[in-house]
Amino acid sequence: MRVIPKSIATSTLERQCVSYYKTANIRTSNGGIGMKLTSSKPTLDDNDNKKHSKNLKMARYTLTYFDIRARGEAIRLLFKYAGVEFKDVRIQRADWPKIKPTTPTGKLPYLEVDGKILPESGAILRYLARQFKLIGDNELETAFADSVVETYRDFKANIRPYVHVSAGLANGNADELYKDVYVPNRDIAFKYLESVLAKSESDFIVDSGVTYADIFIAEHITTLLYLDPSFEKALPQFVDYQQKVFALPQIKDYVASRKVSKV
Ligand SMILES: N[C@@H](CCC(=O)N[C@@H](CS)C(=O)NCC(=O)O)C(=O)O
Repeated sequence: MRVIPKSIATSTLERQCVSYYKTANIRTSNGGIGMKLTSSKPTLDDNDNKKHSKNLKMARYTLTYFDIRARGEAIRLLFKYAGVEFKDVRIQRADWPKIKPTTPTGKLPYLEVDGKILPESGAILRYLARQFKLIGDNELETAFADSVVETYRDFKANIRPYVHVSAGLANGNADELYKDVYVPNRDIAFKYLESVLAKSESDFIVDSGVTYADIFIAEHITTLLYLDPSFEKALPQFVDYQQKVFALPQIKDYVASRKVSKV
């Protein structure tokens, strides 16, 4: 019998991402946050654009999320990759019922920038990816990175029944869900990713090099490595891929020293 990994939701904090609190949604009371961005297209590795980089570094971003990786960590990684400072507000579970009604959608994460509040992790990711030039070299590459991320999001949604049962949030047979739901979806998703990487001229999803899609997927592979005892054996090339992304000098140290969170 397959041994279920020690529950992936070892703490109630880690459960927050897959549970839905019943508190009613009420409009935000959050205020503005400071400096205006002067450019939507900073180049962080180009001397001619040091000015933009400086402005971005000075812009005050606040990311509000729970004290877990889940939907927040790829966003944190984009900031780290770009070397752009941000306030990393981590809500503790005990405080959430009180805070929830003050948030725009009753959900986390949301990003505050330039006095505006931007909910939705996907929109935040794409916004920052555009800001930090992590969207490939042309519009087709951008669309392709988006496309791969959407496919990956579907995979995440498809395996949710297994994740919920495995995390003790729903009743069900974890072994059956693993076999009948998780593994088939994993294999379809990663077969597709394998073909994408095989066709790429770089080690990453698009030909021109790393994009936010790589960071998003490498980040989630961390969760799969906790969730799926056979991942490493079944898909060693994706452990290598994750390591390649995590070895990027901009994020290497952060990944090595960040707080452990199973989801
Ligand atoms: N579509 C939203 C979903 C946000 C979401 O479901 N957030 C979860 C945490 S991962 C949450 O806020 N749960 C607490 C609650 O629903 O009260 C996004 O991607 O940002």
